[in-house]
Amino acid sequence: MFQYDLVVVGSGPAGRRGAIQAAKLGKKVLVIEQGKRVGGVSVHTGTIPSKTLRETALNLSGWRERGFYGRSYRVKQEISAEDLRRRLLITLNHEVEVLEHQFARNRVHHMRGKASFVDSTTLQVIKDDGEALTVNGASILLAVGTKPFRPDYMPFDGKTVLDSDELLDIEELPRTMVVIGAGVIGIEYATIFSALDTAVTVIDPKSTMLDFIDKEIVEDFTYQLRDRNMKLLLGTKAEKVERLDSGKVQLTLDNGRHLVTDMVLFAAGRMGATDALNLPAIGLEADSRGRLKVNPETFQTSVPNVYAAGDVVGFPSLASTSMEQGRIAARVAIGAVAKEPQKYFPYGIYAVPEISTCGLTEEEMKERGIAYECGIARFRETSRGHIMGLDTGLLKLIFSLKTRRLLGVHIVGEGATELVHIGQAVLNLKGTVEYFVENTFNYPTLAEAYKIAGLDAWNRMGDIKSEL
Ligand SMILES: Cc1cc2nc3c(=O)[nH]c(=O)nc-3n(C[C@H](O)[C@H](O)[C@H](O)COP(=O)(O)OP(=O)(O)OC[C@H]3O[C@@H](n4cnc5c(N)ncnc54)[C@H](O)[C@@H]3O)c2cc1C
Ligand SMILES: NC(=O)c1ccc[n+]([C@@H]2O[C@H](COP(=O)([O-])OP(=O)(O)OC[C@H]3O[C@@H](n4cnc5c(N)ncnc54)[C@H](O)[C@@H]3O)[C@@H](O)[C@H]2O)c1
Repeated sequence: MFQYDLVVVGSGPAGRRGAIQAAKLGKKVLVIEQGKRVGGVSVHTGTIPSKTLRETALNLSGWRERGFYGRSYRVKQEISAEDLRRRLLITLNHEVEVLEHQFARNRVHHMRGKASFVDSTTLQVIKDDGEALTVNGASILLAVGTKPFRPDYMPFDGKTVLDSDELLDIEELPRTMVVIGAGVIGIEYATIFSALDTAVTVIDPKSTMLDFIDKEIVEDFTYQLRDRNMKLLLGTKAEKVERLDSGKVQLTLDNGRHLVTDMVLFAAGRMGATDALNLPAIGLEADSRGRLKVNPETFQTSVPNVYAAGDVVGFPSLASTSMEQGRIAARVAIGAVAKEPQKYFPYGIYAVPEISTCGLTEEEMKERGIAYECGIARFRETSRGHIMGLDTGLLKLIFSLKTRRLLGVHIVGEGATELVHIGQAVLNLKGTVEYFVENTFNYPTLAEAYKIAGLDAWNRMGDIKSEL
């Protein structure tokens, strides 16, 4: 039997960070991955493919230049599914190569196969050819991630009714598309396809969307989507989804309306990939969505030497936070000191346009009874915005009136997912509105919006020096 200090199941962001962290501290580490190549959902079907697809769509459609040249401007007139896939394969190959090299130079072993528990320190690994091996780990880190939620009532066929994994293999770009689920995945893909001129309708049983984002930002975002003719049918349920002889799909909604479309993307959440792990063998149980419960500081499950990190432990289910969780879990597992992650992490939604946020929303400020002031800047007020032809884009800062500290940064528009880190740094370093007022920003940049929003709030908050 193979013997290791740490055995990691899954090679996504949580697994790979955990494995490399333990190896850096001189431990013998094995990663077991059932997929053909290492990288997890993040590299093969989630983060990287969707963001590559977005970038390709924006480049080929000339989206970023339309502010100058009009809505009919295109870099490539006929964009095919093959155009989108070509760039995807190149990016994924690079990602996998980098990861394999990281494993090799850090002496992390990796084995291809499906892992399941024999007991709390022993895993059985079934390889593709059916061969079964057993491996032993003093500690085990479960970083198995999630898979798309695929209810029986949805007639998936991988061509016209698909989940977000299957969307990456489509042969033709649809002219019309219905997206079921206005969560992050649904909204990202809906807006990417809309940028490619697919007529998109989004439906969701909830009457609101992206509830964890500041309401003013969601309102601005929603206005932009409707302005380009996307249909948002919120508070609406698809009661029946059926394939028609014509090759199209018909949806019957709960209000009696029918929609006929070329393609349906079902993006209504994901399930923890725990079903194959034989958890009963170690007395562990997953919840109804396949997720595992852990101590949020140590990522330890109720079995002391078994840890879980990443999407399998639930919110926030991001590649970025999964990496941190994996690193912390591995440190605890091998007895190294581990600090809790920073309280405020950024959330980036790579829709078209991007949304990014860090800290408290205005709604949360009200709920907590914190007296506050907001500062707003629109990208069209910045010189960089003029140069880029932007007529949309909004940055909102929220400050405590008592401490003058920045407590929330919320952005919708070009570059939001990069820009947010300035606000995140100020927030986590406990900076105040004076940071934005007193510091000089590069000019012309979109980051100048921080200065404008800071001054906007400061003008209403009064000068601290005169109050002292
Ligand atoms: C469409 C989409 C877009 C996304 N976009 C973003 C984004 O822009 N930014 C962001 O931060 N996050 C994004 N995410 C979320 C991000 O992909 C996840 O948070 C991240 O992949 C979770 O990492 P993980 O380590 O938990 O596991 P995963 O990346 O889910 O990997 C788990 C791995 O474990 C393997 N595995 C499972 N069971 C076994 C077993 N029994 N034996 C062996 N191997 C096993 C699986 O094959 C898989 O490779 C997106 C997700 C999706 C689906
Ligand atoms: N940019 C990013 O960081 C990013 C991108 C994509 C995904 N992710 C992560 O992936 C996870 C999964 O995303 P998601 O969008 O699939 O899930 P989600 O849970 O965020 O959203 C699911 C949506 O589907 C709706 N829904 C639920 N059940 C339904 C049903 N039976 N029929 C119709 N609609 C239904 C819900 O009302 C909700 O709006 C998220 O937690 C997210 O953190 C992150």
